[in-house]
Amino acid sequence: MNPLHGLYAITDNTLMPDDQTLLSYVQQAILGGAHVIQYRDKTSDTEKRYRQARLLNELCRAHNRTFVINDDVQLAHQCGAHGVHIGQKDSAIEIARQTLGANAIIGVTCHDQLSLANSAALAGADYVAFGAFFPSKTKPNAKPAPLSLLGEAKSILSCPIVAIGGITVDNASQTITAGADMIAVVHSLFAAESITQQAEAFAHAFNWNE
Ligand SMILES: Cc1ncc(COP(=O)(O)OP(=O)(O)O)c(N)n1
Ligand SMILES: Cc1ncsc1CCOP(=O)(O)O
Ligand SMILES: [Mg+2]
Repeated sequence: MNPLHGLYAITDNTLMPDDQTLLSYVQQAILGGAHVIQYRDKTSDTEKRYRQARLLNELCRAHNRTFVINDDVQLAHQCGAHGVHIGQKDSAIEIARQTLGANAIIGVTCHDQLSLANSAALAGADYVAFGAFFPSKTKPNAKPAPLSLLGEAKSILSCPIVAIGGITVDNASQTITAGADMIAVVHSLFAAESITQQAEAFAHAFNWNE
């Protein structure tokens, strides 16, 4: 499985409303260089969510890509995903770890709070996510976070750091230079005319920074 670094693609049930679109778009993102895929579905259709999570898990494993489920620890366990991403209002890390095991990948949302990231890391999180760093089309009400937070987090945390929120090909390098190990993207990737080329452009942002 690839390391927790680079482009982190998050699916969207509005941009990808059916199985065929979801699988096609995620495959294009993987072919363009996305390293981590997160299934984020905010509908209540449990049958669809289970079906799609299973399909994405198969696709990601076929391409040796890391696959995590947003919010739902039980779904992550049932579909065989590598792990889960949990927010401050989702399951506790301890429950996720107990359910998914020592080798699972557990990521935690930390908004603009370094203290949340410190607590998450101490509780065994495999990565922490900060944001929103720019205005988000997907979550317009997300609380803004300053880019300086990434450098502060880098100086005290040993786990990978994810930046999220309104990240585009044009502003991605600001988050990487500031300290992000991964950039998590929804709209500017999956609403692009060529998802593969857009993913490649994000991947180049990491090369330019090295
Ligand atoms: C990588 C990553 N970072 C942050 C989030 C946001 O999670 P959360 O705060 O739980 O909000 P929802 O995504 O559940 O609306 C994320 N999903 N992924
Ligand atoms: C889930 C989430 N959490 C903070 S911003 C955001 C949405 C990111 O989507 P986009 O890349 O379209 O801004
Ligand atoms: Mg959540």
